[in-house]
Amino acid sequence: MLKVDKVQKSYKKNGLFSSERQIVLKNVSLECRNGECLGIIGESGSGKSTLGRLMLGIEKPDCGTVLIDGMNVEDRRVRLGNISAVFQDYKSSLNPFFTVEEAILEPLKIQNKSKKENKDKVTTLLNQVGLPSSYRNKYSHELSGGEIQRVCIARAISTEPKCILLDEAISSLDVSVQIQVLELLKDLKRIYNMSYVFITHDIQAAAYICDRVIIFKDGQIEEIVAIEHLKDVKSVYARKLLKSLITF
Ligand SMILES: Nc1ncnc2c1ncn2[C@@H]1O[C@H](COP(=O)(O)OP(=O)(O)OP(=O)(O)O)[C@@H](O)[C@H]1O
Repeated sequence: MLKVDKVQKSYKKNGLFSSERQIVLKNVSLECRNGECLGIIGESGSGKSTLGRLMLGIEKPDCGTVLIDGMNVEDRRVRLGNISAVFQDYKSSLNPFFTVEEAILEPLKIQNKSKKENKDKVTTLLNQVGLPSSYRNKYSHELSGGEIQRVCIARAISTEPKCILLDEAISSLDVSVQIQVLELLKDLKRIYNMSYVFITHDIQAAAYICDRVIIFKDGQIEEIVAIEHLKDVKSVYARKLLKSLITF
């Protein structure tokens, strides 16, 4: 479904005029299958979010390709409606001048549906993410963090994409709210048969929602493991990382 094929990405080191480059992703290949939740775990700076941005088509790889059902995400028409994202920083994810309804409707506008259809869709989406329909007229400053993240999720699923990239999407929420949002994500995945790419530092959350996990190190895949075999990771790095991430 979502296929990353031999992707490399580098950035200019030390500012605009430097000719030196830092290679952030090195020959990364992976596949997120239909209906799968694929976790990506790695230390800070290992390149997880960069990989996420390439998957979304926000940035281009130096070489290699990212494909959704065989089509390159660099083409705007391929990514629109097929892949969406929910990020950690929910406070800046919503335009403060938009009502909840306007925020959810924004990605839906590309579908050229009637006003009535869009309104009904917003009602359904609010219902599905566990918010009352009356919230459609609220602004983001009137909502809690968990509620904003629910609106972001409603927005992300509005076009019924094949895949959602969740980049530390629950990390800024209180633990009790994290669990509720994880449960919501699980339910929605089943309803819409979507795939998730779940970038996280939170091994417990990954264990709860992911089917497979990629251990990422220095811009490369260190190991891919099915969630039920997480305790049996082979590489020394993966063992060390998991040990450092497990806090209980
Ligand atoms: N736009 C950019 N320009 C220059 N360097 C960048 C850019 N984006 C990321 N980097 C660098 O690429 C490396 C990987 O960053 P990235 O944010 O992808 O890591 P990460 O694993 O997601 O980290 P974290 O878990 O802390 O979010 C870092 O050294 C970072 O400084």
